[in-house]
Amino acid sequence: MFVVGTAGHVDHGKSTLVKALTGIDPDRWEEEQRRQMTIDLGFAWLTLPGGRRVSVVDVPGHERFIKNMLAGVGGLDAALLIIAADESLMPQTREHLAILDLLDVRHGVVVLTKADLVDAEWLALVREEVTSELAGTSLADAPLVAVSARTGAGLDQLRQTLEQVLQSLPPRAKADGIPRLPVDRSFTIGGFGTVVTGTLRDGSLRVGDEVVVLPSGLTGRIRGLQIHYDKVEAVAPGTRIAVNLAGIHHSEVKRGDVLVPPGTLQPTRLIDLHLRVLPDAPGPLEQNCSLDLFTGASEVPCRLTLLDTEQLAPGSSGWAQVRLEAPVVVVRDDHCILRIASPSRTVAGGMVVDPFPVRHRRFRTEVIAALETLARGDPAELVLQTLGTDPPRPWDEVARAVGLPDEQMRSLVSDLVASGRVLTIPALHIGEKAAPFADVLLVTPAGWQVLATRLVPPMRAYHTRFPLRQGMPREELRQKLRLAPRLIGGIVDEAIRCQIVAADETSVWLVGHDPQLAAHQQRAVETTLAAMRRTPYSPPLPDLDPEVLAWVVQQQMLVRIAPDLYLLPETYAELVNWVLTMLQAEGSLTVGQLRDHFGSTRRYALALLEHLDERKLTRRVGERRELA
Ligand SMILES: Nc1nc2c(ncn2[C@@H]2O[C@H](COP(=O)(O)OP(=O)(O)OP(=O)(O)O)[C@@H](O)[C@H]2O)c(=O)[nH]1
Repeated sequence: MFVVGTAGHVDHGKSTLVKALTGIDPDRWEEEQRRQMTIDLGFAWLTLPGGRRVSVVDVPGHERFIKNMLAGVGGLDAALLIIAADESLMPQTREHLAILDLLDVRHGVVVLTKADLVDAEWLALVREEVTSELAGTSLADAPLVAVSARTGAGLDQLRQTLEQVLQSLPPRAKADGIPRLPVDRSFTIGGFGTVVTGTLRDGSLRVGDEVVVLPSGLTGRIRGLQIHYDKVEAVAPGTRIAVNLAGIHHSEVKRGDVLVPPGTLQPTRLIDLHLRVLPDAPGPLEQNCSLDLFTGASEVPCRLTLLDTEQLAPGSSGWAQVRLEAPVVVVRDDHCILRIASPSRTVAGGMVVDPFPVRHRRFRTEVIAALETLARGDPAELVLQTLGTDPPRPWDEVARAVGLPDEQMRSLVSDLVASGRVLTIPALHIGEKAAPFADVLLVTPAGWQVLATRLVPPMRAYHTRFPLRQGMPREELRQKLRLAPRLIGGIVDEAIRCQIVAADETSVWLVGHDPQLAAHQQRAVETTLAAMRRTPYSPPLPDLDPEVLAWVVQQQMLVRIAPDLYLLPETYAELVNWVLTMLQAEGSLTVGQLRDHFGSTRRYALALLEHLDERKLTRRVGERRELA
């Protein structure tokens, strides 16, 4: 199945030719038929002599309806550039040709219509003029055929020529990609509900598939599929289709929306483009100028950030970032058209290089270098480029940024991992259910090095500030590194594997960090412990700096039984042992008995028993303790 679109100046005979070729009047609306003028897109189809089936999109030629024309020329395999022989090239012939060139439509036939109105000499002149106009455009090699829709002359030759052109088309790219349907019409048919039409790009759809309408995010299901009024179960990319949708009202989906399977493409408001300004643009494109961007079947106002120049002169090209007023759905290598509103003119075309860029600073050589690599487009390079030296990024986010389908991404990443150019790190799920593969983070060795280097200074600073603490709390480290919660676990694990850090459940420390007391602290500890040994059952409160005290407890040189009460470990063991033995023998025990037996104080005896209650070794029954 092929999709061919018409192009050409108003009244040059596009609709008449489509009707002559297909037997279908593409001017559907009463107003179009009355005024003999195409206002909106028309659709027809034919089978060529060799059996090829072709959908035809007929576009309006009048300058006022150029927006409708642009909604119809996405995803064309070939164009029929239609030029009335009696008038030859006219303004919209040139504009449509420029648009086809900017969209990189490289295949087509130039049809000189109304040949019955001119003589052979005139026709030869027109041929010459048209050929020279085509030179240097994407249609420079397109064959020319003269026809008359009125007499039928030349129509057979046109069919044959079209057949030859379609025969020579290269295989369609990205047939295994993510399917998307830019919607060019949405209406309702009694008894069926919502129907949308468009040219399917990149992948396939089946009856029963779930779909999401972007940018709104509404979901529905494909109830039926049709190609030229024939019901089908599945459709291949590059086909004009009508989709009957369940679960979505026709007012909820409009021209410019895009249908995709759930969890695949996302809308974007920021795009990196390689721009080409038309040689006959009325002036240069200035930094931050306002334009209208057309892509798929959508039209959105935008502003342009020129990344490597102050202005782009007519005929020149360069890098730009567009900020869109509303989200669009694009993938890498998509083409778009840029127009100025007044005077209403097509001024430039762009190719999408990065559909999910960060905001760039202007005049950065590294930004331009990255865009150039992206434009060259080797998928492995793309993944590496996208990862750059960033901290680990979730798999699905990278897949989306490079626009590769899961399957391809999976094999690509396993190659990159095998050759050591990418590291994978498992992520921790926090909150919502993760998308497929989202549990794996990707990072380049260089990106890992950057992160590992960033990991060290905050930890070193922490060790300097708290030399006696074993490690830095994980959460504090995460915040210092500004990492998402789900990243920290995998990153610490990888850092442990690389022997940069060691960690327990709550804290992380640099390998080699060994908390040791300074000499004066050591002396203070010895003095304190000696004093406590003198009255071990009611020892004085340790007179130590809180950090030193925490270290002493961590080293198990003291046991903390209440927020400010401590016992020597041997005393603690003796007391616990006595309590448990007593309870086994006697069944119960009071605070007073414990105090009196050891000549302790009520404060210590009570604290110890409460501590044992907390450890679930004892329990309190009235004024007595029993075994828990
Ligand atoms: N003599 C002659 N007249 C033609 C021929 N083809 C089209 N016409 C006439 O030219 C006029 C315009 O034709 P259309 O097919 O409506 O032109 P169009 O390019 O589709 O116009 P828009 O879609 O509005 O841009 C009509 O009156 C046709 O009858 C032809 O081969 N010979």
